[in-house]
Amino acid sequence: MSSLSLFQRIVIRCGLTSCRSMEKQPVRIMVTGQIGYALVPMIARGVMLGSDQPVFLHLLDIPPAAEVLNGVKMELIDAAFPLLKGVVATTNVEEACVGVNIAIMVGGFPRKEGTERKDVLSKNVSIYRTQASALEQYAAANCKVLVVANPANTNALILKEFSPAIPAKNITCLTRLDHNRALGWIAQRLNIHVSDVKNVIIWGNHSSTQYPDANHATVITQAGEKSVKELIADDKWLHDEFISFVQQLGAAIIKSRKLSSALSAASAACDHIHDWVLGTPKGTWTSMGVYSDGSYGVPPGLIYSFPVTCNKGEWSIACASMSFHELEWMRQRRSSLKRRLWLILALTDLYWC
Ligand SMILES: NC(=O)c1ccc[n+]([C@@H]2O[C@H](COP(=O)([O-])OP(=O)(O)OC[C@H]3O[C@@H](n4cnc5c(N)ncnc54)[C@H](O)[C@@H]3O)[C@@H](O)[C@H]2O)c1
Ligand SMILES: O=C(O)C[C@H](O)C(=O)O
Repeated sequence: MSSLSLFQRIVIRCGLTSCRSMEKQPVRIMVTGQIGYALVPMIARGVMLGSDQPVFLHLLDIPPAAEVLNGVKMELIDAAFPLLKGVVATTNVEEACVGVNIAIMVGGFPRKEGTERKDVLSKNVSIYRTQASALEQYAAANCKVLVVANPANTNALILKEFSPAIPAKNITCLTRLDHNRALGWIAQRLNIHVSDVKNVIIWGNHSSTQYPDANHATVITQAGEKSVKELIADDKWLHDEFISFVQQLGAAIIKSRKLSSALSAASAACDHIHDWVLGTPKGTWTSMGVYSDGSYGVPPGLIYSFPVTCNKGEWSIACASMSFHELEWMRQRRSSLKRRLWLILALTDLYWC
C-alpha cells in the first residue's frame, strides 16, 4: 500500500476500482464457433467473469466462415462494450490459442432433428485432436478449457488425451445446461422462482443417457429449506417423467427451433466458467463434466458429470449420499461406460494411424 499515491489509496478506500490505472488485467478468452452468436456478447458484458473483469476475445472459426467471423468482430466493436479490451478474429488455430486463459470450445457440427449427439462424433472428434495440440503449445499455463460441442464428454476426453501437458483438472465439459434445465422445470412444476431451487445433480454424459437427479434438491420456502421430493410428493413424476423430459430437452429444442439451443447454452457456458473461476455459493453444488478420480465408482479418467463445488478456481467432486435409484443407474452404466471408453480410444487411434 505504501508505494501507492494518495489518489490511488483514496480510490481503493472508496471502492472506485473503475479508475483506469487500478483496472484488472484482461483475461484472454478463446471462443470457437459462436453458438448462434449468443455467447460472445454475454462474455463482453461481464456475465461470465463479473462486471469488473476486462476481457480480450480470441474468436476462431474455419476459413469458409471467415467473413461471418469478421462481421461478428465488427459488431463487437460497434457495441462498445466497456469491458472488451480487444478482439482477435482468426481462422488460424495456433494464432487463436496464443496466451488464452480460458478456452470455450463450441466449434463443431450440431446434430439434426431425429439424431443423437453421438452421431456427430466422427466429424467433431477430429477437430478436437488438432485443437488439443494448439492449446497445449500456445495457451497460457493453467488455461481452463470448457468443451461445449457434441458429443461434449467424448470431445473433452479426446482433448485431454491429446494434450497431456494440460492438467486433466483443467479440461471440463458442459452439463450445466442440463443442470439449469432441471432447476427450471422443477421451479415450473412447483410454481416458484428458479433461484429458490438448488442442488439438483446431472450424472454422466451430456446425452440422453444422463441421469437428472432431484433426490437431493431443495427449495427455500418461507418455512425454511424443504426437499423437492417432499414438496412435489410424486415419486413417479420425479423418477420417470422428469428424468426423460430433461434428457430429451435438447432434442425438443431442435424440433421447435430447427436449430440447437443457443441462448440457454451460452448462458450455461457463462454459469459454468463463472462458478469455476469465482466459486459456487456456500451450501450449493453445480454439475460439471470433469475427469473421474474413481469417485462414486465411475471408472477413473472418464469425463463424467458429477456434483461439484468450486473454490479459488478449483473444482472438487461433492459428496452426495446416493439413493437406491442412483445406485441402480450407476451400476448399469458403469460397465457400458468402460466398454465405450476403450472403444473411443481404439477408434481414435485407428483414425489417426
Ligand atoms: N453441451 C451443450 O450443452 C451444447 C448446447 C448447444 C450446442 N451444443 C453443440 O455445440 C456445437 C455447435 O452448435 P451450433 O448450434 O453453434 O452449431 P452451428 O453449426 O450453428 O455452428 C458451428 C460453428 O462452428 C464452426 N466450426 C466448425 N468447425 C470448426 C473448427 N474446426 N474450428 C472452429 N470452428 C469451427 C462453424 O463454422 C460454425 O460457425 C454443436 O456440436 C452442438 O451440438 C452443445
Ligand atoms: O441437443 C443438442 O444436440 C444440442 C445441445 O446439446 C442441447 O442439449 O441443447
